[in-house]
Amino acid sequence: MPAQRLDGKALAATMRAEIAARVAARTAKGQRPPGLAAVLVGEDPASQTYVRNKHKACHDAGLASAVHTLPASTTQAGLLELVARLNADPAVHGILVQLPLPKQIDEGAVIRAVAPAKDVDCFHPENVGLLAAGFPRFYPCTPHGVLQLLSRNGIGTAGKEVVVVGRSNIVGKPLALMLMQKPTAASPAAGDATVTVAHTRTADLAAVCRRADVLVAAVGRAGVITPDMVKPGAAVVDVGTNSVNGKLVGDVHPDVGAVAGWLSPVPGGVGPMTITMLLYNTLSAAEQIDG
Ligand SMILES: NC(=O)C1=CN([C@@H]2O[C@H](COP(=O)(O)OP(=O)(O)OC[C@H]3O[C@@H](n4cnc5c(N)ncnc54)[C@H](OP(=O)(O)O)[C@@H]3O)[C@@H](O)[C@H]2O)C=CC1
Ligand SMILES: Nc1nc(=O)c2c([nH]1)NC[C@@H]1CN(c3ccc(C(=O)N[C@@H](CCC(=O)O)C(=O)O)cc3)C=[N+]21
Repeated sequence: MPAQRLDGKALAATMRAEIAARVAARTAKGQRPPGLAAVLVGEDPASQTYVRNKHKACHDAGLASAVHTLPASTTQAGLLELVARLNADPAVHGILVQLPLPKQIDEGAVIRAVAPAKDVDCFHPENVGLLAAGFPRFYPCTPHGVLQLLSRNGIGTAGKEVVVVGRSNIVGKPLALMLMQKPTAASPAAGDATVTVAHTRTADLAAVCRRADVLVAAVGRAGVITPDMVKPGAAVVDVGTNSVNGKLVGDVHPDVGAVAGWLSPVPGGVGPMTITMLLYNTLSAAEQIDG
């Protein structure tokens, strides 16, 4: 039997409708709409697509959204000046500086310049620390999207072996933290897992992956997860977005669909959930700032 589809596009639509209803209730009371400011430096086509998708998703859910586009030659001082302006703007509740940034810019300095209360990516060290300590202000968007995809499809992780392949600050590391912690009210079925994090120095990646009841690939290499690495019936979540001959593909080889119990597609899996969790965080920021 082929794997059941972990349909991120469908769940994203459901959750965006829930968010839109909460936003509408706030604006009906005369409150400002939650506002997102996205900052895009340079002209990377993939980044342009993501930022455009985020902008449209905000608009559709009743959030205010502005995209600030700066040339690739922007200086660090110029970018920090824009961030400072957005930090001080009461119509802006969430700030997202699209990564990666051009090489003349110190990414860490920019991440630390965003006001923690408006850091809807949850990249600022203060927010990463709060998450790690168990007092989250925001949940990082892609890991939160993965948890929602599991939880809302009835895939519990308590007591399960979960393997995360990838240890980046954006995906693998915070995802591992969230899976090992107690479940949250927002995703009650995800958490309490026995988590293993694999990376390029993992000795026997296939053997580690085969232990997984839930396997998450956040690698960035097309097709690295092959059927021999998957326990029959396992839930497999594909975070990867790789461009191969102009086509968007994940990290999971298509043949895994014959072995896995559940599989998230690319596109239409984690990507739309990431954007949905960005809207969720922008609403949450507005609630925390404006009440
Ligand atoms: N759908 C979405 O919303 C999002 C998708 N993505 C996508 O997810 C993927 C991962 O992104 P990100 O975490 O930022 O990427 P990074 O490049 O920062 O991290 C990749 C991780 O994978 C590990 N890795 C690389 N090759 C192998 C291998 N052959 N075997 C085992 N581990 C390996 C690396 O190990 P090491 O640390 O040892 O180098 C590293 O920890 C990308 O395709 C990205 O485009 C990212 C964010 C959001
Ligand atoms: N500050 C910052 N925050 C981010 O959240 C961030 C970032 N920088 N830099 C890049 C990564 C990547 N990322 C994606 C978002 C949406 C899709 C997405 O919606 N993908 C669609 C397809 C989109 C297409 O057609 O190309 C899908 O998978 O169905 C993918 C990837 C956010 N990131």
